[in-house]
Amino acid sequence: MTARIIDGKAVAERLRGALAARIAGLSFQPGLRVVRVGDDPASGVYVRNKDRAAAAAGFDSATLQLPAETTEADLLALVARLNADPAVDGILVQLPLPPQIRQEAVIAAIDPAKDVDGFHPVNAGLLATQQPGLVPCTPKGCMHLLREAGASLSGARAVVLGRSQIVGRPMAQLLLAADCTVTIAHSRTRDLAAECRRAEILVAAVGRPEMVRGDWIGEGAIVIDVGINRLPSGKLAGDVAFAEAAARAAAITPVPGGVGPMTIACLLENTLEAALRRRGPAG
Ligand SMILES: NC(=O)C1=CN([C@@H]2O[C@H](COP(=O)(O)OP(=O)(O)OC[C@H]3O[C@@H](n4cnc5c(N)ncnc54)[C@H](OP(=O)(O)O)[C@@H]3O)[C@@H](O)[C@H]2O)C=CC1
Ligand SMILES: Nc1nc(=O)c2c([nH]1)NC[C@@H]1CN(c3ccc(C(=O)N[C@@H](CCC(=O)O)C(=O)O)cc3)C=[N+]21
Repeated sequence: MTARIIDGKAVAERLRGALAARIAGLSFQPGLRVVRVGDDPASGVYVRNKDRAAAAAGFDSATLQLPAETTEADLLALVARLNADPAVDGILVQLPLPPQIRQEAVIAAIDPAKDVDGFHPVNAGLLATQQPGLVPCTPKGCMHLLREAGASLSGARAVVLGRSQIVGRPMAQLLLAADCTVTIAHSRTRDLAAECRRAEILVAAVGRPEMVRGDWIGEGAIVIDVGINRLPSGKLAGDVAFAEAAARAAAITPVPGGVGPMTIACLLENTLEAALRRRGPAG
């Protein structure tokens, strides 16, 4: 089999276009603030792409850049100001944070109604209990792509490789909510290759370039590659060995151009959703 390539860039463009059309009909601009502490290079591309996409879709968006030596107290004070600012609908604090700042303390300080990353324990709890809340952008984008690929999810065997708070766990929750039979694999899993091979839907989010080899892929599986790994050459690689996997899968996402652009589109989707929930449809 030669896999169909799932074009995340195109799907994200369509989603952003639909958001722009909805925003054009509003009496206000949904406000998004991204807070960046220091200049972790991995965050650079993301922040730049997001700024461009947000402005083009009609959001009132800004990135607040703080120095690397910012204290936790100063960052918490900024979050409190953004929580209180009625023009701000969405707050995203770019991760990772420098070591002097506790990530959990900052996430917990964000108003759950403005937590467009969906990382606050309230939103994680709402997702786990199947109640409406803000859903983490990357897993949400993966679900869009699975639907786009025509995956039939109900009853399907899904394997999520990785159990992080921001990708693996919420991904597993969304697949479960869509009636998949979900396995969560991680660094302590015995015989990862065998677990993956059973998957009809495989989502890889480990952060190890091309760890998933072609013979880990079941014939006809749908493969979503979340990994974004910078190689020494400067090129980006996913967590899946793309060419090998494409020889066996029915459909697969590329890196770049797969999940990454969807994360940004879903961040904008969450910001619009948060704005409408806070302000009501008329604004
Ligand atoms: N496309 C996008 O928009 C985004 C992409 N990413 C990318 O996705 C990838 C994962 O990110 P994230 O979830 O934050 O990463 P984390 O490092 O937080 O989590 C990685 C997970 O993979 C597991 N893991 C690590 N090594 C192995 C191994 N050798 N075998 C099996 N499991 C392993 C870990 O297991 P354990 O829990 O046992 O340690 C952990 O659960 C990265 O490449 C990141 O850059 C991340 C966010 C957004
Ligand atoms: N609070 C927080 N929320 C996040 O969602 C978050 C974060 N912190 N920290 C960093 C990671 C990483 N991440 C990316 C999203 C999109 C691309 C992306 O658009 N990638 C493009 C282009 C990549 C390139 O050209 O370098 C692609 O894959 O095609 C990349 C990386 C969000 N993250």
